[in-house]
Amino acid sequence: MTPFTLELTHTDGAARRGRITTSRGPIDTPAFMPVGTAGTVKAMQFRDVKQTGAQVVLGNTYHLMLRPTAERVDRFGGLHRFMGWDGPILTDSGGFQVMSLTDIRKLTEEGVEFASHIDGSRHMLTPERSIEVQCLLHSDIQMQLDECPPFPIEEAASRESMEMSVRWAKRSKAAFERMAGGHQALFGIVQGSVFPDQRAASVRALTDIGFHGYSVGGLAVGEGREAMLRVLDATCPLLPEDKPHYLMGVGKPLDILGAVERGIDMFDCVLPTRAGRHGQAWTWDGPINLKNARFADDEAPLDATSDCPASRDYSKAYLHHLFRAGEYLAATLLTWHNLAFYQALMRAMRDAIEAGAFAEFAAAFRARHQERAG
Ligand SMILES: CNc1nc2c(CCNC[C@]34C[C@H]5C[C@H](C[C@H](C5)C3)C4)c3nc(N)[nH]c(=O)c3cc2[nH]1
Repeated sequence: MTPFTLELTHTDGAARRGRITTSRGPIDTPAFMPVGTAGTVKAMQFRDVKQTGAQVVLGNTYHLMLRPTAERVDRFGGLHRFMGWDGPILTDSGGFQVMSLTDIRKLTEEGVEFASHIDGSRHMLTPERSIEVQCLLHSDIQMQLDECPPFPIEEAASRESMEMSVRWAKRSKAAFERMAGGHQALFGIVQGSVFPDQRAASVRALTDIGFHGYSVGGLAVGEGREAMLRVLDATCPLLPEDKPHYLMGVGKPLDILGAVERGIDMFDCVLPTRAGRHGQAWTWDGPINLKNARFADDEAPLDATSDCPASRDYSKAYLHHLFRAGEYLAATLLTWHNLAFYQALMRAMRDAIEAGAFAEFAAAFRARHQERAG
């Protein structure tokens, strides 16, 4: 069994360059993890996802437990074989989606009871059931069941929520130790909203329980970049430095830059894939919307420095045409481009940390990358 370990090879300030060893291959950090929803990175084939440089993808516990059910995926040999991805898979615990996708639900100490948004059938997601589902999916990196509080939230309510997530962390770990194989990893999720003392209490409690990695949850829920970065300032220095730090649901390139600066190693976000399907291309100069008429005669590629076919082989005029014509190929090409750009950004940050030049890289990127919607 290859144990799940992080080797830190370089640091530059609080930024870290490392390599996570998993039983299904390495993950170079800082890493961006493309999001698979119901067993696919939408509009992409996994061999092309791998070609962009991605080494780990997200599976989707909530969707897959409802359809085709985790038990069926297990009978097919797990998510890797089912969806054709042989690298490491990370899964979330499903609670975040229950709270964001369903409106008929009851949250108790036991767990969260909800009605499927697909067929209305009733389900109970407990820490134990969430770990069971993630094991049935053969997930390599699993998340505790937690509660992601809304923003804003009263300080007292935030503390109660954080303390329940700590109790669920204990139950998740006990279930994981009963059900998971020796090569899988379980991450705790730090909560506490925007209150530094609650964040510190959550880190202390999770560190005492002991996890293979630590996620920072409860962010990218509308608090804004400055508030998010302030929470990271208060939280990241307290995280075990020899374990991976995963910032959930983040984010735009400038969010990721600020988080790497503060010691985050892993990221997931639907932005590059979802924006790609809607015509928004992310580039070193910032985002542009290819449906805009100004690209109708633009024969230049999206990114001349990219070796991704979507940038290398096509003009912006052609991509503009595909979106205007509603062609399926538009979504595939732009998703491909955005994922390739995110991987190029992560690679550039890893190289900058290795060279001890991360501050210079960050300053140059901030000078060039204009976030106004183009
Ligand atoms: C966007 N902001 C944000 N996300 C967040 C997530 C989900 C991370 N992405 C996984 C996910 C979520 C959906 C969409 C895809 C596939 C699958 C279902 C797994 C990514 C979070 N997940 C958990 N367990 N806890 C959080 O506090 C949290 C906070 C977030 N803040």
